[in-house]
Amino acid sequence: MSSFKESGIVPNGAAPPITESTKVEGAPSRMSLKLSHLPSKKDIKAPWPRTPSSIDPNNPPWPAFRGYHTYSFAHATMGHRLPTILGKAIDDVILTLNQESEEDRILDLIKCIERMDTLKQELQEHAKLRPVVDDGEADVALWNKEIAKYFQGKDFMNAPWLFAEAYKYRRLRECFSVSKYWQSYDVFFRQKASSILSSTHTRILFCDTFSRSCDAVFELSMRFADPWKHKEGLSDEQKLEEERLMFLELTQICLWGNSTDLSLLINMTEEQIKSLQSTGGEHLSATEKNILGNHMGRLWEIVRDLRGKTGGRIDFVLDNAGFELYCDCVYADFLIQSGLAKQIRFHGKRYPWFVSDVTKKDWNWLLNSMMYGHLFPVATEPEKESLRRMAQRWKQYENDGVWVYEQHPFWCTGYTFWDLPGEAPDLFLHLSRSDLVFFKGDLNHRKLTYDCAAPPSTEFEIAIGPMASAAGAPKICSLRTIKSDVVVGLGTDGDELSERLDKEEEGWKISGKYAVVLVSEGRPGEKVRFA
Ligand SMILES: O=P(O)(O)OC[C@@]1(O)O[C@H](CO)[C@@H](O)[C@@H]1O
Repeated sequence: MSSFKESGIVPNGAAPPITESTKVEGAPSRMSLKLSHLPSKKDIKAPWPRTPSSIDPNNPPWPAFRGYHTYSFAHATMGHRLPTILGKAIDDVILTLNQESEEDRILDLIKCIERMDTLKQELQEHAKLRPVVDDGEADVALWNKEIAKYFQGKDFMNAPWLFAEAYKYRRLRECFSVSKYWQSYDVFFRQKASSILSSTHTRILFCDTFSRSCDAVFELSMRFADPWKHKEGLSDEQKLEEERLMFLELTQICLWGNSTDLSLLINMTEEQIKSLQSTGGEHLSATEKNILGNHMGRLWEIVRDLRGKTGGRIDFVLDNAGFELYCDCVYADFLIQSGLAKQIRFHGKRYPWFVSDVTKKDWNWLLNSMMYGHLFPVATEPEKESLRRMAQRWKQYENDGVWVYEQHPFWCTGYTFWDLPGEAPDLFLHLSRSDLVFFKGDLNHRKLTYDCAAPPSTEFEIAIGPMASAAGAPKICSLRTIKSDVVVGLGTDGDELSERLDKEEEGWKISGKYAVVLVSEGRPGEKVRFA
């Protein structure tokens, strides 16, 4: 293992101090590191993983990903994707501005745009992270405490990627939350939900994943509009097998529903999206080989046993609106109809987050446009009817409290879930009462695993720390298509597999082609205690 001095890095990927001997005439003052300068995966021994007492948001258990790691996805996101996303968000607001007629509202919205411009500039100039303005949101204290304790003097590029990226979305929120008329404005709503009925021009500008997913949407609605029931004449054993197969198929549908994500879709053709979203059985068995860490067998055993045991409450910590949310609901619908679960609690975001994350407005939009909308003018009447019937049933679940939508402020903070028991004890206690918590998508997976360079062979239960080891930790399943650097849970040969993919398939960690379905048994039933 090369020493830190030789490799030019210091622990945890922090920029090395510039000494007299390393100073070069005319060299830029900002030091940038290449990923290849990080220790090789094999060398991640001491001092990693850090001892629990030395872990904090600026010092994850394994080396953090930071924006200044040139050629990393963190760098591409902080340096290129986020400014592009902000630029598109500004275009969206300008479109709204041009449709506004009231002077007060126009002036107020212009101020929002000015704040967005400032944020974009700060991002591009790698400005220091300032405290969040007190805009009345429930999370202000959580944000400012974290900034004061761990990120004083840090900027967009040298703070850990996860925190810096989340901070950008919080600052974007602030651009509107301090306004008079535009507090609930969602700059991403058009992207998430704009109707296929909008003009072609608008549709090209603001691709709408739900309407573009037309084929897959109807394939599912035509199959699942009728309440699910067993075929006639099956023995108990055959019934259980039928249920198991359906469960596994829908688990994969729910999983791969995550492979389309607006922030990555910018340049995809409709054909490419369709192939990602295909729900055909044949396609699913082919894609199972792309699930690199696969605990689906364990997952089925957990769910199978719920019915007899506790009455079955399952939680979904949601990821993306539109097509992914629709797949989540189809899955949740089956869990209720089959009697495997009695209640599903969905956890969404309080405000627009990472472009496509589900807010309450997106949730309502999905159910209401399935019920009353005209999203698919070319669809047949039976197809439209199948959507309406599903929406009707889902709304009934909501009315009856069988489905519950929640939005705790903690989900929109920069903390990882290692800090969930400490920073949101009420939420931890609440989750501890669930029989199984699904975490959907890449961002939730990053937060579960502290978004750091743990070796791919690291066991999931080790990688998620207190969410597995704390007393009362619920059973957890991460359904995630791999779209960023952190990869764990690949088994004992995981490091070799990852190295081979690094050589053979550049970009395999961000393509969404591969996935993991990882389960943690937790410590359910134990009394939750807070220090
Ligand atoms: O959470 P999701 O929707 O599955 O993915 C979110 C994502 O596209 O955006 C983040 C980077 O901006 C990454 O976590 C990931 O690549």
